Amino acid sequence: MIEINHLWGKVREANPLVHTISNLVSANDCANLLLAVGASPIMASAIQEMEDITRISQATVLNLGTPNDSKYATCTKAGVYANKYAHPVIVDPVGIGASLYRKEKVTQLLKEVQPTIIRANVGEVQSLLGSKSQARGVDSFAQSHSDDGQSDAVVLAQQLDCVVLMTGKDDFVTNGTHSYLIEGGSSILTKITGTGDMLSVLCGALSNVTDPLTAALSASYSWKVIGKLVKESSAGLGQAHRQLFDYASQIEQITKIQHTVTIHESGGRKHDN
Ligand SMILES: Nc1ncnc2c1ncn2[C@@H]1O[C@H](COP(=O)(O)OP(=O)(O)OP(=O)(O)O)[C@@H](O)[C@H]1O
Ligand SMILES: Cc1ncsc1CCO
Repeated sequence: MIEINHLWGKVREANPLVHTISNLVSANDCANLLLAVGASPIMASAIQEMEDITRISQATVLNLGTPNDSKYATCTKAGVYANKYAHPVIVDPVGIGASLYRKEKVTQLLKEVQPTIIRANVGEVQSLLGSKSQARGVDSFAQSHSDDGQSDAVVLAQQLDCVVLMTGKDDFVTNGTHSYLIEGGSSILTKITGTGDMLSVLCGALSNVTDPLTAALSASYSWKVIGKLVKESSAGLGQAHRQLFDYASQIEQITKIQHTVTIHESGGRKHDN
């Protein structure tokens, strides 16, 4: 059993600087979430400073939402330096299936940058793989079957030699060999924009204190637990949005307690955390 609360304790102790190239929609939420869990955010965007910023950071999150040529160039440079300095790179290919432009640019970026973790919804995983595209803008599709896209995620992890965290009603985490299903949480997270982006920065914070598979699994579990707690205690979406940060600031205590969110080894037995 992974002691997820201990990992969050390590994050607070290490206070990693997480360089996040975010998007125009969720930048502020991503920065505040990193602070809430005890990491430090830096959101740089000028290509000229990518080497310096990457050198002083402990993890890099490349969120490819609200893209343009300059952003892709900046993300590629940050990713290349993160690989050079051997620190984790989280790639969030926001809405990759929404346009041919994104598809070509993200494909090119992934030829130059070795990702550590790809965090994407089902449609984005399938677009990355070039299989049946289910993208509709930047958001998750409602999943009719909980195993949707799982084999695609496994192939993607094998092809890119990284961990894939595929989100939706159930999350699926795989390194191409070992796979896990994380069940539970609340669909309220789909009513607040950028909750996938926020999960990606949690992966960045955790990947500094543990291996990529454990980081993705722990981030997925923790965010689903927070989604569930927020659903149970908020009166509406405004309050729910704020409560994401309130619960995140107590993440060690929250993940110490047993919740209805479960982790199953794919094809294996159920773990209660
Ligand atoms: N139907 C659902 N029920 C419960 N949780 C869900 C559901 N759909 C998504 N989630 C959760 O919402 C969070 C964000 O995942 P989602 O797949 O919506 O990301 P996304 O589409 O990239 O989001 P965004 O573009 O808003 O950042 C994850 O923690 C995921 O587990
Ligand atoms: C709504 C939206 N549009 C571009 S990025 C974003 C936030 C979810 O990634």
